[in-house]
Amino acid sequence: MKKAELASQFVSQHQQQFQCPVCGGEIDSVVDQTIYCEHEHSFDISKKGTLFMINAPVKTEYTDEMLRYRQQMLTAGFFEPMLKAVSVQIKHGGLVLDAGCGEGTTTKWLAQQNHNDAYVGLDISKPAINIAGSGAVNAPQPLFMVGDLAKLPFGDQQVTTIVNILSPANYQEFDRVLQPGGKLIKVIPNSQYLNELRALVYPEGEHATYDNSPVKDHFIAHYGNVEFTPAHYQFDLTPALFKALFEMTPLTWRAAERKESILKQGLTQITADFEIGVVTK
Ligand SMILES: C[S@@+](CC[C@H](N)C(=O)[O-])C[C@H]1O[C@@H](n2cnc3c(N)ncnc32)[C@H](O)[C@@H]1O
Ligand SMILES: [Zn+2]
Repeated sequence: MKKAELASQFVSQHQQQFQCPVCGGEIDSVVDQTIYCEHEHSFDISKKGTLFMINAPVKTEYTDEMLRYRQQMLTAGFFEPMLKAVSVQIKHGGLVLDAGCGEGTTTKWLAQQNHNDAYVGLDISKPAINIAGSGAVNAPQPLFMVGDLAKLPFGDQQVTTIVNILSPANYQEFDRVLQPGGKLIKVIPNSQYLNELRALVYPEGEHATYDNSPVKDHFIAHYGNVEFTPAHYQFDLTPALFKALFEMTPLTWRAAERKESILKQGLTQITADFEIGVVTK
């Protein structure tokens, strides 16, 4: 089956769980590759099987080029140990939303581990969702959509698990769409995340570590009881992967004029350091 047909089938099967991002109305029908809400707002499924479920496009700091380098780094397995720890937390048998999925490697990886769940990857960046929808389809195909996590195209209490990896969150909206007993799994970078790269970019030592406390404090302030698990490991780099790492993050922008010498210097390993916070609604 073609990607667009798979996506159309996905929406039909989960029609009751979606809602119109324009008016909040129910999804009324899926005809061929177009979705209609009860108030006649319509959304076309692209050839890649992606959806545009947002009022107006939003430009983000991630360029197409950065997203492709990020995809290279992630498909090489940079996030895999962290994703394994996320995967074991997923509540099965329902809809899993990867909120702020970027170029989609995380959503695809999680879907591969859990064939009985339905995966939706949502990101506000159109170039990111374009990349997510490209390439070979490995069943089960996640549904990728351009959308705003502050106005999710899901009805109340329709999502079983929300995964939120290194992305902004909207806890009111997450609470609205999560089923009772549903889970929110939020991955926050910890202080040593990319520290070898930080040391190269900030040779004076400023910002050599990352302070995650504002994000973590906001998370805890909303939910109170959050269970955190650390994921800390080293990932081996080839010169090509080091270049991908350098190019995928806005962190290195301030060292743009030293780029060539930093690339020459290189790194053979990079630290991944995350905290995985889990909340059950
Ligand atoms: C650091 S990236 C992480 C992407 C992916 N989860 C990963 O780990 O590779 C943050 C992502 O959040 C997305 N984002 C920012 N604001 C958003 C919003 N309001 N709704 C949906 N996505 C958003 C950005 O477009 C970007 O892709
Ligand atoms: Zn509508």
